[in-house]
Amino acid sequence: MTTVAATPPLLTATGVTMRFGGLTAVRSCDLTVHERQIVGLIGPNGAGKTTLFNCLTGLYTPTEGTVTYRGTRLPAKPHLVTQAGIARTFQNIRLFPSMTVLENVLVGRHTRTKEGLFSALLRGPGFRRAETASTQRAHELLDFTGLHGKADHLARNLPYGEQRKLEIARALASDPGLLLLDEPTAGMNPQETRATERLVLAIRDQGVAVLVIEHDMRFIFNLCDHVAVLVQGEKLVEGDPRTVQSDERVIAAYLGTPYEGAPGQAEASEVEAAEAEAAEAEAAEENESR
Ligand SMILES: Nc1ncnc2c1ncn2[C@@H]1O[C@H](COP(=O)(O)OP(=O)(O)OP(=O)(O)O)[C@@H](O)[C@H]1O
Repeated sequence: MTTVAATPPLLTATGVTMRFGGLTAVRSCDLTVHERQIVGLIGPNGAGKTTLFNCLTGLYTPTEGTVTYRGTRLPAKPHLVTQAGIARTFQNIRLFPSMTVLENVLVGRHTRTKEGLFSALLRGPGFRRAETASTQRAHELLDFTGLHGKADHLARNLPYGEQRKLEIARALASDPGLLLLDEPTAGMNPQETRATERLVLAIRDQGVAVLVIEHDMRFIFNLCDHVAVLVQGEKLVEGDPRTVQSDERVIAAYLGTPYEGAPGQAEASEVEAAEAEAAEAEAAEENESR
């Protein structure tokens, strides 16, 4: 495990808030991922995890707050965020189903190739050199993710677990310093999940930090150096897996038992008090009319 303070911060989110009309999906969230760390982001359904990912990767412009990567503020433009060094996968697989496995990885490579459209059209020597290097790197990534021998298969013909691997290979093709994985083991069987754990560790061993949303707690607590818990858009707790695992607020959030100071609890108490007052008033009215 990597201790939090041991490596410099890579990604820093400060006071990130995301509102959709009257709904605050993420509220004043601070999050830091350090170099070579594996950080888990957990929380019940609808807690705001994917919304926060979308704020970190430029898909959404946060209503408030900032996101920096290696000390530079990130623009809210996904392709510029990828260029800066952050890659991601999505909760629902987003491959190009009619393209081959190799072509899918090459698409992920384009942010790292400097040859412009003109050079590509002319297919000059610069373009051919870049193309050869990209193809070589794509094959390396297929080997690395366990898709050796699948380069010419159509993406849609891969079994589900391999499609997930391909998404990761494509994300790695942009040579990121930080990889964001949104529920990488969703729908996987236990063997595939264990293989994904090994892959995430191997990715970190290559020097890439990982921020992962996952509902599989065994995956999170086996793998992560640091875990942050979101509940109703707010960061409830963060720390090392052992601390988070035994925190009564986290247990309550998952089991649905309210605890002192829980997000939304003040509002719930107000509603309860108003309901009690209304019931009392109704009873008093009934007594008077008798
Ligand atoms: N584009 C949007 N417009 C309006 N509301 C949204 C939008 N995206 C998310 N929400 C709402 O924001 C809240 C947080 O959703 P989000 O998908 O971020 O949660 P999550 O923690 O990723 O949930 P899950 O674990 O189920 O994927 C939910 O109430 C959701 O309905």
